This record gives sequence, structure tokens and C-alpha cells, in this order.
Amino acid sequence: MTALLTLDNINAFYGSAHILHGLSLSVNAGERVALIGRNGVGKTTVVNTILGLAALKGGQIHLGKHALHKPRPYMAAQHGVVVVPQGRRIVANLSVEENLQLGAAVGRKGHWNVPEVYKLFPILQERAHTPGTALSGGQQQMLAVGRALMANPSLILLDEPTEGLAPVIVDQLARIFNQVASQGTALLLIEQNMSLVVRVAERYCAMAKGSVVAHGPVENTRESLKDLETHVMV
Ligand SMILES: Nc1ncnc2c1ncn2[C@@H]1O[C@H](COP(=O)(O)OP(=O)(O)OP(=O)(O)O)[C@@H](O)[C@H]1O
Repeated sequence: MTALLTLDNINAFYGSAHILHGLSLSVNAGERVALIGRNGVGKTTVVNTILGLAALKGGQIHLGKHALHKPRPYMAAQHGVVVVPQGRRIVANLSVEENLQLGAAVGRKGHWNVPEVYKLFPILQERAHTPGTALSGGQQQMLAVGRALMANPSLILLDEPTEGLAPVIVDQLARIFNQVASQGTALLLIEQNMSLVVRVAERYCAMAKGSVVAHGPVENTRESLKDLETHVMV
């Protein structure tokens, strides 16, 4: 098994606020892992620490074999780990196609380019010259995923990709995530919607108070759904 991302006993801070406490987590090539937990437990801070937006003070991060001593925002993508951020962060004054092209700036070669992304999301081709922020919420999420694919990642970190989206759009995204994963890209899915998690993930890590407190397999069954929901119920 090739580990694409390894977090080993990491501690992370915003200023003096200690958010991640000895958190360990890994994602192997081709895996679909869900990172779950109640609001505020530190899920986004995991992403922010990998990007250098929260301060890493102790523990180790590896992207593949590369040790990330001083994480910076551009480093993860260079090593094939790309983030689809919470809130999507579509660039307002760029068209759909220009937003997609931003994803290719890292210069990694591979299967994904603009025509391949348009095959996956035909609606983005129809709206190629529209400002990215003029799209609906679901379409903006598709654009954010398409932009991530343009970097030809080996692993995509999806931070609450279905937040605020209608169930029909969530269903569409579940199919897309499975299709992307079946084409070989690993996923770390940060999600509050457990019905999506059971459809996409094969294992989960549950966080509480800044560390991983439980993990196990995920199945697309009612029992698995109930089990996962105990980790996110307020
Ligand atoms: N920039 C920041 N400065 C200080 N504290 C922060 C900052 N961003 C987040 N926090 C705090 O860090 C803790 C973890 O936040 P984080 O966003 O990682 O949680 P989360 O599990 O992703 O929650 P949610 O599901 O609400 O996004 C929270 O207590 C939050 O208030």
C-alpha cells in the first residue's frame, strides 16, 4: 500500500489556540476515506494544517514520501494532494473555463484536462464563458471539483462538499465522487451528511476535540449509517 498522506501525531494551533491534539490519519492510494465529527472538532483545521494555514507544532506530515516540515499553501498540490475547500472559493471575476484552468497551474501531467472535465460535468461546458460565481451552488461545487481534477491529483481533500446543496445535487455529486475514485483518485471526504458518506467512503475516521477517536469500515447499509451518525450527533 502506498500512503499518499500521512499525519502522525500532529498538533496544530491558530495563534495560541491549540486545536489539533496528537492527530494521526493516513490515506493510501485509491482509498476513499471519510473524516467525520461534530461541528468545531477540527476537521477543517486538518486541511488548514496541511496547507500551512494553521501552525504545525509537533508531529509529522508526509505527502507520499515527502516530509512536509514547513507546510505552505502551494506544496500539497505539487505532491498530488489537492483541496476542494469549504465554501468552494470560486474566483469571482473569472469565467468557468478560466477557473478550471487555474487548477492546471501546478503543471502535473495526467488524464484530466478541460475536455475531460467537461465530459464529467457537461453543464460546465454549457456555461464555460459565464462568470464562475454566477453558477448555482451545485454547479459551483462541480466547478470546484473540476478545478481540483485539473491538477491531476492522486488525492483530493473534499471539505464539506455538499453543505447547503439540495438532495438531488448531493446524489449527482455522490455518483461523480465514485466515478472519480474508480478512475484511481483517492478521496478524503470531510462530511456531515452520513448518507453521502455511506455511498462514497470505504472507511471512516471520527474526530472529537482535535484528535481521531474512532475508525472503522463503512458499508452502504442502515447499520453503518446509524453507527456513523453517533459520531456527528450534537
Ligand atoms: N482562524 C481561526 N482562529 C482561531 N480559531 C479558529 C480559527 N478557525 C477555526 N477556529 C476554531 O478551531 C476549532 C476547530 O474549527 P474547524 O473549522 O477546524 O472545525 P470543523 O470540525 O471543521 O467544524 P465545521 O464542521 O463547523 O466546519 C473551532 O473551535 C473553531 O472555532
